[in-house]
Amino acid sequence: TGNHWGYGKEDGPTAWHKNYPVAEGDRQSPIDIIPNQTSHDSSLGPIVLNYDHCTSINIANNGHSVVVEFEDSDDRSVIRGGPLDNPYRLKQFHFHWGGKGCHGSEHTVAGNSYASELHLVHWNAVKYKTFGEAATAPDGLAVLGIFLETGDEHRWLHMITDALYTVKFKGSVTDFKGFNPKCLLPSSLQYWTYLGSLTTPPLHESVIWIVVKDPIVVSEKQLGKFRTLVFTGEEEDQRTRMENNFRPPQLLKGRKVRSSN
Ligand SMILES: COc1ccc([C@H]2OC(=S)NC2=O)c(OC)c1
Ligand SMILES: [Zn+2]
Repeated sequence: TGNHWGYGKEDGPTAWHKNYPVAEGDRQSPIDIIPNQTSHDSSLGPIVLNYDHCTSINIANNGHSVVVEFEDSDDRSVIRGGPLDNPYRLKQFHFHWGGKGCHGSEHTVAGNSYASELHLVHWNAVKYKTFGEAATAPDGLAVLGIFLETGDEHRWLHMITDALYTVKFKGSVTDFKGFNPKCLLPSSLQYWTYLGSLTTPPLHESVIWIVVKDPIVVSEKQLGKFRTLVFTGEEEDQRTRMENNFRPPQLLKGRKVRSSN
């Protein structure tokens, strides 16, 4: 189809600008975060997550990643504080990861990438009526980015990885109730924040990024289960392993990255 995009040689990040010229815009994501070039801002308060009444609905393979969707018809699960002027509603979370033995985070830290990156996507329901409207507004979205590194097994990630076999193919969706993503966060929520964009087409420049400094630790075995997913649909004869679904760092173009204390 016309706007088909992916992570391959022909349809990958270097080609996205052809159908999505904003790919070469002034506030694109991800970026390389250089800690000693960030500005510490003591006015940046802590991030507050109210996820206690969050309602996960399903887990799906959208042909680009594995996504867990949440009920977002009210403020039952929100993020607030930090750089945010309003509470932002949790809409979904998903991951980006590399191939076996390769790293696949989107943001990098002083040129170093992590094995994977979790994105918790929230939208400003105070100012905008729908996620779609918020996704095109400069202060419409807030994405919490969490790095994953490999080491010991993560005690709760099995709840996600045990469900991955049910969403192997693009377009598959299965019920996924009662999951609270708070269990996927590191103990410290110290963060960097900057103004950026969605990291896949349509690449809207609508994201207030909050990138948590400390990674969580997951096992290579757990990460390997993400690579059992495929980009392609069950009906297609091709089975293209879902891996390296990350966009590389983009130019900072004069933006400031602030650091919480
Ligand atoms: C809920 O809708 C979404 C969520 C995330 C993205 C991408 O942007 C970032 S951040 N990660 C991505 O994969 C998106 O792109 C169209 C749409
Ligand atoms: Zn993402």
